[in-house]
Amino acid sequence: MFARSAARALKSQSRQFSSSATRQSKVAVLGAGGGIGQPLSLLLKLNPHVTELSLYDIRGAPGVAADVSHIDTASEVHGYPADKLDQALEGTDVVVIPAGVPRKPGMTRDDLFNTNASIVRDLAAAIARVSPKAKVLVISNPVNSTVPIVSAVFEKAGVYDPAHIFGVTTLDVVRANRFLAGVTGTNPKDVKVTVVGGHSGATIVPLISQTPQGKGVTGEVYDKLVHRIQFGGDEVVQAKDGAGSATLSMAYAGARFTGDLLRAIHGEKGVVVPTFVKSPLFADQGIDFFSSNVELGVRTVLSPNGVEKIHGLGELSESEKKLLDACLPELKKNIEKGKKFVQQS
Ligand SMILES: NC(=O)C1=CN([C@@H]2O[C@H](COP(=O)(O)OP(=O)(O)OC[C@H]3O[C@@H](n4cnc5c(N)ncnc54)[C@H](O)[C@@H]3O)[C@@H](O)[C@H]2O)C=CC1
Ligand SMILES: O=C([O-])CC(=O)C(=O)O
Repeated sequence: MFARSAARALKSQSRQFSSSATRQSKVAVLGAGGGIGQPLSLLLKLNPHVTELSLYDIRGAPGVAADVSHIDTASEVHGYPADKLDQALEGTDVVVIPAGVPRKPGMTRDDLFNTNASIVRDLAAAIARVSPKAKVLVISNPVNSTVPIVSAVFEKAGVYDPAHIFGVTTLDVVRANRFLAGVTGTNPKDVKVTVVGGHSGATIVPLISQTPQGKGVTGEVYDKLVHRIQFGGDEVVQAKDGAGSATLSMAYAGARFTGDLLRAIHGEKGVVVPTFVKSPLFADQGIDFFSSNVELGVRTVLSPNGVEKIHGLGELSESEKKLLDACLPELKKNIEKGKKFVQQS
Protein backbone atom coordinates (compact mmCIF):
# COMPACT_ATOMS: atom_id res chain seq x y z
CA MET A 1 0.00 0.00 0.00
CA PHE A 2 2.73 2.39 1.10
CA ALA A 3 4.93 1.39 -1.84
CA ARG A 4 2.08 2.01 -4.28
CA SER A 5 1.27 5.51 -2.94
CA ALA A 6 4.98 6.39 -2.79
CA ALA A 7 5.37 5.34 -6.42
CA ARG A 8 2.32 7.43 -7.36
CA ALA A 9 3.74 10.48 -5.56
CA LEU A 10 7.10 10.01 -7.29
CA LYS A 11 5.43 9.70 -10.71
CA SER A 12 3.38 12.85 -10.18
CA GLN A 13 6.47 14.70 -8.94
CA SER A 14 8.49 13.69 -11.98
CA ARG A 15 5.59 14.68 -14.30
CA GLN A 16 5.50 18.08 -12.61
CA PHE A 17 9.24 18.43 -12.93
CA SER A 18 9.34 17.43 -16.58
CA SER A 19 6.40 19.67 -17.51
CA SER A 20 8.00 22.75 -15.93
CA ALA A 21 11.45 21.80 -17.22
CA THR A 22 10.23 21.40 -20.80
CA ARG A 23 7.93 24.42 -20.88
CA GLN A 24 9.42 27.07 -23.16
CA SER A 25 9.18 30.79 -22.45
CA LYS A 26 10.48 33.12 -25.08
CA VAL A 27 10.75 36.67 -23.76
CA ALA A 28 11.39 39.67 -26.01
CA VAL A 29 12.71 43.04 -24.82
CA LEU A 30 11.92 45.94 -27.16
CA GLY A 31 14.32 48.78 -26.36
CA ALA A 32 16.98 46.35 -25.13
CA GLY A 33 19.87 48.70 -25.95
CA GLY A 34 18.72 51.41 -23.54
CA GLY A 35 19.32 52.38 -19.93
CA ILE A 36 16.61 50.02 -18.69
CA GLY A 37 16.83 47.51 -21.52
CA GLN A 38 20.44 46.48 -20.89
CA PRO A 39 20.24 45.63 -17.17
CA LEU A 40 16.74 44.20 -17.70
CA SER A 41 18.13 41.84 -20.34
CA LEU A 42 20.90 40.86 -17.93
CA LEU A 43 18.41 40.06 -15.15
CA LEU A 44 16.14 38.11 -17.50
CA LYS A 45 19.16 36.03 -18.60
CA LEU A 46 19.37 34.92 -14.96
CA ASN A 47 15.72 33.81 -14.80
CA PRO A 48 15.47 30.01 -15.17
CA HIS A 49 11.93 30.28 -16.64
CA VAL A 50 13.29 32.18 -19.64
CA THR A 51 14.41 29.72 -22.30
CA GLU A 52 14.92 32.22 -25.11
CA LEU A 53 15.68 35.92 -24.90
CA SER A 54 15.02 38.08 -27.92
CA LEU A 55 16.63 41.51 -27.74
CA TYR A 56 15.45 44.25 -30.11
CA ASP A 57 16.31 47.94 -30.42
CA ILE A 58 16.71 50.45 -33.20
CA ARG A 59 20.27 50.83 -31.86
CA GLY A 60 22.70 48.39 -30.32
CA ALA A 61 20.67 45.26 -29.58
CA PRO A 62 23.01 42.75 -31.33
CA GLY A 63 25.89 44.00 -29.18
CA VAL A 64 23.91 43.71 -25.96
CA ALA A 65 22.78 40.22 -27.01
CA ALA A 66 26.35 39.08 -27.76
CA ASP A 67 27.46 40.33 -24.36
CA VAL A 68 24.57 38.85 -22.34
CA SER A 69 24.73 35.55 -24.27
CA HIS A 70 28.10 34.69 -22.67
CA ILE A 71 26.49 34.38 -19.23
CA ASP A 72 26.47 30.71 -18.24
CA THR A 73 22.74 30.13 -17.87
CA ALA A 74 20.76 27.85 -20.20
CA SER A 75 18.70 30.38 -22.20
CA GLU A 76 19.50 31.24 -25.82
CA VAL A 77 19.94 34.94 -26.60
CA HIS A 78 19.42 36.61 -29.98
CA GLY A 79 19.85 40.27 -30.89
CA TYR A 80 17.91 42.02 -33.66
CA PRO A 81 18.63 45.35 -35.36
CA ALA A 82 16.07 47.98 -36.43
CA ASP A 83 14.80 46.16 -39.55
CA LYS A 84 14.29 42.78 -37.83
CA LEU A 85 11.36 43.50 -35.49
CA ASP A 86 9.14 40.75 -36.89
CA GLN A 87 11.86 38.14 -36.46
CA ALA A 88 12.44 39.33 -32.89
CA LEU A 89 8.75 38.86 -32.08
CA GLU A 90 8.14 35.48 -33.70
CA GLY A 91 6.88 32.93 -31.17
CA THR A 92 7.24 35.19 -28.13
CA ASP A 93 5.25 34.43 -24.97
CA VAL A 94 6.09 37.66 -23.18
CA VAL A 95 7.11 41.03 -24.66
CA VAL A 96 8.54 43.71 -22.37
CA ILE A 97 8.64 47.26 -23.75
CA PRO A 98 11.10 49.79 -22.30
CA ALA A 99 11.51 51.55 -25.69
CA GLY A 100 11.20 55.33 -25.78
CA VAL A 101 12.68 58.49 -24.40
CA PRO A 102 13.17 59.18 -20.69
CA ARG A 103 12.51 62.46 -18.83
CA LYS A 104 14.90 65.33 -18.24
CA PRO A 105 14.61 67.65 -15.20
CA GLY A 106 11.54 69.88 -15.39
CA MET A 107 9.53 67.44 -17.52
CA THR A 108 6.47 65.45 -16.49
CA ARG A 109 5.89 61.92 -17.76
CA ASP A 110 3.07 63.32 -19.88
CA ASP A 111 5.64 65.52 -21.67
CA LEU A 112 7.02 62.25 -23.13
CA PHE A 113 3.69 61.49 -24.79
CA ASN A 114 4.46 63.15 -28.14
CA THR A 115 7.53 60.98 -28.72
CA ASN A 116 6.67 57.75 -26.94
CA ALA A 117 3.03 57.35 -27.99
CA SER A 118 3.93 56.65 -31.60
CA ILE A 119 6.90 54.42 -30.67
CA VAL A 120 4.65 52.28 -28.46
CA ARG A 121 1.77 52.31 -30.97
CA ASP A 122 4.00 51.03 -33.77
CA LEU A 123 5.62 48.34 -31.61
CA ALA A 124 2.15 47.24 -30.41
CA ALA A 125 0.93 46.97 -34.02
CA ALA A 126 3.85 44.66 -34.82
CA ILE A 127 3.17 42.49 -31.74
CA ALA A 128 -0.55 42.29 -32.62
CA ARG A 129 0.39 41.13 -36.14
CA VAL A 130 3.25 38.73 -35.40
CA SER A 131 2.64 37.48 -31.88
CA PRO A 132 -0.96 38.36 -30.95
CA LYS A 133 -1.15 35.95 -28.00
CA ALA A 134 1.93 37.34 -26.25
CA LYS A 135 1.61 38.95 -22.85
CA VAL A 136 2.69 42.60 -23.23
CA LEU A 137 4.41 44.39 -20.33
CA VAL A 138 4.57 48.15 -20.88
CA ILE A 139 7.32 50.13 -19.16
CA SER A 140 7.52 53.12 -21.56
CA ASN A 141 6.07 56.33 -20.14
CA PRO A 142 3.56 57.76 -19.70
CA VAL A 143 2.28 54.33 -18.60
CA ASN A 144 -1.18 55.79 -17.82
CA SER A 145 -1.51 56.50 -21.56
CA THR A 146 0.75 53.89 -23.19
CA VAL A 147 -1.21 50.93 -21.77
CA PRO A 148 -4.50 52.26 -23.25
CA ILE A 149 -2.57 52.82 -26.50
CA VAL A 150 -1.36 49.20 -26.68
CA SER A 151 -4.86 47.98 -25.78
CA ALA A 152 -6.51 50.15 -28.45
CA VAL A 153 -4.04 48.96 -31.09
CA PHE A 154 -4.79 45.32 -30.23
CA GLU A 155 -8.51 46.09 -30.30
CA LYS A 156 -8.19 47.68 -33.76
CA ALA A 157 -6.32 44.58 -34.95
CA GLY A 158 -9.10 42.34 -33.59
CA VAL A 159 -6.79 40.43 -31.22
CA TYR A 160 -7.38 42.23 -27.91
CA ASP A 161 -7.37 40.16 -24.74
CA PRO A 162 -7.43 42.55 -21.75
CA ALA A 163 -5.91 39.80 -19.60
CA HIS A 164 -2.68 40.01 -21.60
CA ILE A 165 -1.71 43.67 -21.35
CA PHE A 166 0.02 45.04 -18.25
CA GLY A 167 1.44 48.39 -17.24
CA VAL A 168 4.52 47.80 -15.08
CA THR A 169 3.99 49.79 -11.86
CA THR A 170 6.27 47.58 -9.78
CA LEU A 171 8.82 50.37 -9.25
CA ASP A 172 6.21 52.25 -7.20
CA VAL A 173 5.81 49.17 -4.98
CA VAL A 174 9.59 48.72 -4.70
CA ARG A 175 10.00 52.39 -3.67
CA ALA A 176 7.06 52.26 -1.25
CA ASN A 177 8.51 49.18 0.45
CA ARG A 178 12.01 50.68 0.65
CA PHE A 179 10.93 54.13 1.86
CA LEU A 180 8.44 52.79 4.44
CA ALA A 181 11.14 50.45 5.75
CA GLY A 182 13.44 53.48 5.97
CA VAL A 183 11.10 55.58 8.13
CA THR A 184 10.12 52.68 10.39
CA GLY A 185 13.57 51.11 10.76
CA THR A 186 12.36 47.76 9.43
CA ASN A 187 13.74 45.38 6.83
CA PRO A 188 12.31 46.10 3.34
CA LYS A 189 11.97 42.36 2.70
CA ASP A 190 9.24 42.24 5.36
CA VAL A 191 7.32 45.23 3.94
CA LYS A 192 4.64 44.76 1.28
CA VAL A 193 2.88 47.96 0.28
CA THR A 194 0.05 47.79 -2.24
CA VAL A 195 0.23 50.77 -4.59
CA VAL A 196 -2.89 51.49 -6.65
CA GLY A 197 -4.01 54.00 -9.29
CA GLY A 198 -1.58 54.83 -12.06
CA HIS A 199 2.09 55.62 -12.58
CA SER A 200 2.68 59.37 -12.29
CA GLY A 201 2.69 61.82 -9.39
CA ALA A 202 -0.76 62.16 -7.83
CA THR A 203 -2.07 59.06 -9.63
CA ILE A 204 0.29 56.90 -7.53
CA VAL A 205 -1.68 55.92 -4.40
CA PRO A 206 0.22 53.88 -1.78
CA LEU A 207 -2.02 52.05 0.70
CA ILE A 208 0.31 52.42 3.67
CA SER A 209 -2.47 51.85 6.23
CA GLN A 210 -2.89 48.27 5.01
CA THR A 211 0.63 47.29 6.12
CA PRO A 212 1.52 46.43 9.72
CA GLN A 213 4.60 48.72 9.51
CA GLY A 214 2.57 51.69 8.24
CA LYS A 215 -0.08 51.74 10.96
CA GLY A 216 1.82 54.11 13.25
CA VAL A 217 3.07 56.43 10.48
CA THR A 218 1.10 59.67 10.70
CA GLY A 219 1.30 63.47 10.34
CA GLU A 220 4.30 65.04 8.64
CA VAL A 221 6.20 61.75 8.42
CA TYR A 222 3.25 60.19 6.56
CA ASP A 223 2.84 63.18 4.21
CA LYS A 224 6.57 63.20 3.36
CA LEU A 225 6.58 59.44 2.82
CA VAL A 226 3.63 59.58 0.41
CA HIS A 227 5.19 62.50 -1.46
CA ARG A 228 8.47 60.63 -1.80
CA ILE A 229 6.72 57.54 -3.19
CA GLN A 230 4.65 59.62 -5.63
CA PHE A 231 7.65 61.65 -6.79
CA GLY A 232 10.44 59.07 -6.44
CA GLY A 233 10.91 59.19 -10.21
CA ASP A 234 11.60 62.95 -10.06
CA GLU A 235 14.19 62.38 -7.32
CA VAL A 236 16.19 60.18 -9.73
CA VAL A 237 15.63 62.46 -12.74
CA GLN A 238 17.02 65.42 -10.74
CA ALA A 239 19.98 63.45 -9.38
CA LYS A 240 20.88 62.23 -12.89
CA ASP A 241 20.76 65.88 -13.99
CA GLY A 242 19.84 65.44 -17.65
CA ALA A 243 21.26 61.94 -18.11
CA GLY A 244 17.85 60.22 -17.90
CA SER A 245 15.61 58.65 -15.30
CA ALA A 246 15.57 55.50 -13.17
CA THR A 247 17.16 52.63 -15.08
CA LEU A 248 18.72 50.20 -12.58
CA SER A 249 15.87 50.16 -10.06
CA MET A 250 13.46 49.97 -13.00
CA ALA A 251 15.32 47.04 -14.54
CA TYR A 252 15.06 45.30 -11.16
CA ALA A 253 11.33 46.12 -10.96
CA GLY A 254 10.72 45.04 -14.58
CA ALA A 255 12.57 41.77 -14.08
CA ARG A 256 10.65 41.18 -10.86
CA PHE A 257 7.26 41.68 -12.51
CA THR A 258 8.25 39.56 -15.52
CA GLY A 259 9.42 36.88 -13.09
CA ASP A 260 6.09 37.04 -11.20
CA LEU A 261 4.18 36.57 -14.46
CA LEU A 262 6.42 33.70 -15.58
CA ARG A 263 5.96 31.95 -12.23
CA ALA A 264 2.19 32.17 -12.71
CA ILE A 265 2.45 31.01 -16.33
CA HIS A 266 4.51 28.07 -15.14
CA GLY A 267 1.72 27.04 -12.78
CA GLU A 268 2.35 28.78 -9.46
CA LYS A 269 -0.88 29.75 -7.74
CA GLY A 270 -1.53 32.85 -5.65
CA VAL A 271 0.85 35.26 -7.40
CA VAL A 272 -0.80 38.58 -6.53
CA VAL A 273 0.88 41.89 -7.38
CA PRO A 274 -0.20 45.42 -8.34
CA THR A 275 -0.23 46.14 -12.07
CA PHE A 276 -2.01 48.64 -14.33
CA VAL A 277 -4.61 46.73 -16.35
CA LYS A 278 -8.03 47.04 -17.93
CA SER A 279 -10.10 47.08 -14.77
CA PRO A 280 -13.74 47.20 -13.72
CA LEU A 281 -12.99 48.95 -10.38
CA PHE A 282 -13.72 52.54 -11.54
CA ALA A 283 -15.13 51.79 -14.98
CA ASP A 284 -18.47 53.32 -13.91
CA GLN A 285 -16.59 56.66 -13.65
CA GLY A 286 -15.14 56.25 -17.14
CA ILE A 287 -11.76 55.05 -15.80
CA ASP A 288 -11.33 51.63 -17.34
CA PHE A 289 -7.62 51.15 -16.63
CA PHE A 290 -6.40 51.03 -13.06
CA SER A 291 -3.61 49.49 -11.04
CA SER A 292 -4.60 47.30 -8.11
CA ASN A 293 -3.62 43.90 -6.80
CA VAL A 294 -4.06 41.41 -9.60
CA GLU A 295 -3.80 37.66 -9.36
CA LEU A 296 -1.72 36.40 -12.26
CA GLY A 297 -2.54 32.96 -13.54
CA VAL A 298 -4.19 30.57 -15.88
CA ARG A 299 -7.52 31.59 -17.35
CA THR A 300 -10.12 29.35 -18.88
CA VAL A 301 -11.86 32.01 -20.96
CA LEU A 302 -10.39 33.57 -24.14
CA SER A 303 -6.86 32.25 -23.80
CA PRO A 304 -4.61 30.99 -21.06
CA ASN A 305 -2.43 32.93 -18.65
CA GLY A 306 -2.54 36.54 -17.65
CA VAL A 307 -4.92 38.42 -15.40
CA GLU A 308 -6.74 35.80 -13.34
CA LYS A 309 -8.54 38.03 -10.86
CA ILE A 310 -8.61 41.76 -10.13
CA HIS A 311 -8.82 42.48 -6.42
CA GLY A 312 -10.67 45.43 -4.89
CA LEU A 313 -8.86 48.10 -2.89
CA GLY A 314 -9.82 46.90 0.60
CA GLU A 315 -10.30 49.32 3.46
CA LEU A 316 -8.82 52.81 2.94
CA SER A 317 -7.86 55.38 5.57
CA GLU A 318 -9.28 58.92 5.30
CA SER A 319 -5.92 60.11 3.88
CA GLU A 320 -5.96 57.35 1.26
CA LYS A 321 -9.51 58.26 0.23
CA LYS A 322 -8.26 61.82 -0.40
CA LEU A 323 -5.29 60.53 -2.40
CA LEU A 324 -7.67 58.44 -4.49
CA ASP A 325 -9.92 61.47 -5.10
CA ALA A 326 -6.90 63.37 -6.41
CA CYS A 327 -5.78 60.39 -8.54
CA LEU A 328 -8.97 59.65 -10.47
CA PRO A 329 -9.50 62.82 -12.57
CA GLU A 330 -5.83 62.94 -13.66
CA LEU A 331 -5.81 59.25 -14.50
CA LYS A 332 -8.98 59.64 -16.52
CA LYS A 333 -7.39 62.41 -18.62
CA ASN A 334 -4.24 60.33 -19.24
CA ILE A 335 -6.27 57.28 -20.32
CA GLU A 336 -8.49 59.30 -22.64
CA LYS A 337 -5.45 60.93 -24.22
CA GLY A 338 -4.01 57.51 -25.08
CA LYS A 339 -7.27 56.20 -26.52
CA LYS A 340 -7.84 59.35 -28.59
CA PHE A 341 -4.32 59.11 -30.03
CA VAL A 342 -5.03 55.66 -31.48
CA GLN A 343 -8.50 56.68 -32.73
CA GLN A 344 -6.92 59.58 -34.62
CA SER A 345 -3.95 57.57 -35.94
N1 LIG B 1 7.25 52.18 -15.81
C1 LIG B 1 8.18 52.71 -15.05
O1 LIG B 1 8.11 52.61 -13.82
C2 LIG B 1 9.36 53.41 -15.64
C3 LIG B 1 9.36 53.76 -16.97
N2 LIG B 1 10.44 54.39 -17.52
C4 LIG B 1 10.36 54.72 -18.95
O2 LIG B 1 11.05 53.75 -19.73
C5 LIG B 1 11.42 54.32 -20.99
C6 LIG B 1 12.88 53.98 -21.33
O3 LIG B 1 13.75 54.58 -20.42
P1 LIG B 1 15.35 54.39 -20.55
O4 LIG B 1 15.68 52.98 -20.80
O5 LIG B 1 15.96 55.09 -19.43
O6 LIG B 1 15.61 55.22 -21.91
P2 LIG B 1 16.86 55.09 -22.91
O7 LIG B 1 16.82 56.27 -23.82
O8 LIG B 1 18.10 54.82 -22.16
O9 LIG B 1 16.51 53.77 -23.73
C7 LIG B 1 15.42 53.69 -24.58
C8 LIG B 1 15.77 52.77 -25.71
O10 LIG B 1 14.65 52.67 -26.57
C9 LIG B 1 15.15 52.56 -27.88
N3 LIG B 1 14.11 52.87 -28.84
C10 LIG B 1 13.62 54.08 -29.23
N4 LIG B 1 12.68 53.92 -30.18
C11 LIG B 1 12.57 52.57 -30.37
C12 LIG B 1 11.78 51.78 -31.23
N5 LIG B 1 10.90 52.31 -32.08
N6 LIG B 1 11.93 50.45 -31.18
C13 LIG B 1 12.82 49.89 -30.32
N7 LIG B 1 13.60 50.58 -29.49
C14 LIG B 1 13.47 51.92 -29.53
C15 LIG B 1 16.34 53.52 -27.93
O11 LIG B 1 17.18 53.23 -29.02
C16 LIG B 1 16.96 53.26 -26.59
O12 LIG B 1 17.95 52.26 -26.65
C17 LIG B 1 11.16 55.82 -20.84
O13 LIG B 1 9.95 56.14 -21.49
C18 LIG B 1 11.02 56.02 -19.34
O14 LIG B 1 10.23 57.14 -19.01
C19 LIG B 1 11.56 54.65 -16.79
C20 LIG B 1 11.61 54.29 -15.46
C21 LIG B 1 10.51 53.70 -14.77
O1 LIG C 1 10.29 59.30 -13.41
C1 LIG C 1 10.43 58.88 -14.58
O2 LIG C 1 10.34 59.59 -15.58
C2 LIG C 1 10.70 57.42 -14.76
C3 LIG C 1 9.71 56.67 -13.97
O3 LIG C 1 8.60 56.41 -14.41
C4 LIG C 1 10.04 56.36 -12.58
O4 LIG C 1 11.20 56.44 -12.17
O5 LIG C 1 9.11 56.04 -11.84
